[in-house]
Amino acid sequence: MWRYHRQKLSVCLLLLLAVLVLAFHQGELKDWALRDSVDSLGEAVTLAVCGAWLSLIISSRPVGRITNYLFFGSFLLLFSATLDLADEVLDYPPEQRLLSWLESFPAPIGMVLLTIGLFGWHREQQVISRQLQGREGFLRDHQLIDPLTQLYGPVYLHAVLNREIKLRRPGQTLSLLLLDIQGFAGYNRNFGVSAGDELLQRLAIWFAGQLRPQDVICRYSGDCFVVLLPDTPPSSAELLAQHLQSQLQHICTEPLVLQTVVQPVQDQSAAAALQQLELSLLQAKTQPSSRHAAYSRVWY
Ligand SMILES: Nc1nc2c(ncn2[C@@H]2O[C@H](COP(=O)(O)OP(=O)(O)OP(=O)(O)O)[C@@H](O)[C@H]2O)c(=O)[nH]1
Repeated sequence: MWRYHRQKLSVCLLLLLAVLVLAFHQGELKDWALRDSVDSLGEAVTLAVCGAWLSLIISSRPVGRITNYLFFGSFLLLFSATLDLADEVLDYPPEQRLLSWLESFPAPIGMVLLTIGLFGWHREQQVISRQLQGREGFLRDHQLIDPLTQLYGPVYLHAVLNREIKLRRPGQTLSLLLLDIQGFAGYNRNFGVSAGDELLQRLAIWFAGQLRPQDVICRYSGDCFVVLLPDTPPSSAELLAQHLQSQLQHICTEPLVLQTVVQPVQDQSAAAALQQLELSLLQAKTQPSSRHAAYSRVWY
């Protein structure tokens, strides 16, 4: 963000520097005995806080009207605080009124600008959260989000997979990785359904955290998750599957069996690709040595 504010920041800092040069030119250094160290400390802290506000605004705000209010508001406070601090070490001649005006006036103007900016920021946040709520409501209404794990569900997977297949460029790879917890029915029986729910939530968070931003993970059915991996050949998807299996023991204390199936997506519909994936899972479970299970692993 800094580069967007570079120009006005440079002008403001030059202005501040020019006023400081004028202050040192007009004023005389006070005797140490006349300096109030507590006042100086208070003013130095105020200056540091104004500087921190300004740098936070610059680093977090996009360019725009509200940002300008915040920027100039905090800069004027910083301007006054700098001259306030200079005032602690310099004595100005009594006829020199300009410097005391430059010290006094910018602060209240800065406060007003900052208040207008903060009000605008508040309104902006309200609009953003209304939009986010609307988007979340849309996703929920269309049952795209699984309420237990907060991951996308199978309807969304179908839609996004179809889109990926359509938009795929020649030679671009796309893989699906299926993660199925084995013996989950037994886990529910032994520890209770709410412990099963909690395990699914924990796994969903962990799986999602292991993926790249462009990957899409969905809860496909009860204890089965599917990950869509764009630009990923099956060999890399298999490495990810192995990584998840090897790390799972650090996440869950329960001895879990994780069945994984990796499948490259060819020029086919999403429904056909997912049907094939389900078939591969079935075959991996029933005939672990079959060709369809070539990319599947069982971890205990
Ligand atoms: N706690 C909990 N259990 C669920 C949920 N959804 C489905 N299940 C249970 O998950 C189990 C899934 O069935 P299966 O895939 O046959 O279970 P499994 O024992 O892992 O079978 P394999 O995968 O063949 O080893 C069923 O017992 C469901 O009742 C849920 O949201 N929460």
